[in-house]
Amino acid sequence: MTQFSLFSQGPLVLLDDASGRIVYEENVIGADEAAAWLAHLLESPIWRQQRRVMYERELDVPRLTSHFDADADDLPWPLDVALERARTATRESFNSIGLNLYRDEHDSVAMHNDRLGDLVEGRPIALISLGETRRMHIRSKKQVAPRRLDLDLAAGSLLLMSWDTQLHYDHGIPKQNHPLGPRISLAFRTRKPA
Ligand SMILES: O=C(O)CCC(=O)C(=O)O
Ligand SMILES: [Fe+2]
Repeated sequence: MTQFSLFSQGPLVLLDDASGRIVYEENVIGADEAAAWLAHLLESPIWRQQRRVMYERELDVPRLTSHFDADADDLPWPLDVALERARTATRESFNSIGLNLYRDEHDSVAMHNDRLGDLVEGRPIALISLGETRRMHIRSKKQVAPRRLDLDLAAGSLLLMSWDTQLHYDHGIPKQNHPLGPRISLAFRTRKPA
């Protein structure tokens, strides 16, 4: 008898055209492993509160962040394992790991595209999600008949956005108005040498 499992869907191609390619896959990281990574990272003293000037006022960025050089020899667990998984799953090499911690439903990231000036042209961005499922909005930048994609990013999932999607789409994680636990995203990128 053939068993179809909900948990072995494989990659879902959400977009694949001249404006770029977006692929979402669940269970790239197993549930127990994702939970262990989350618990460890939440307790790690790596998180920073960044400030940003907005409307002439300096405000806290509404989430905590951290960053690691992926080529470092002393990459701490679980980032070393996560990097290997991201590389294997995408067949891309990355040299940068950005971390975002959304402590609860009030934390967010505003609609934006990742800064292409920092990235090696043509190299994608991979996001691994841990913890609470959060909704991501993806919106095309064009004013006429803009495309809208709402995605629930589950723990253990990987979202791959091609470089050129950052030219044509913005993405963001909006605040929610119902109680939510913490979520961490690991963002793998290939940055230009400084
Ligand atoms: O948390 C996420 O999944 C998205 C984070 C993001 O867009 C970024 O770090 O640039
Ligand atoms: Fe982003």
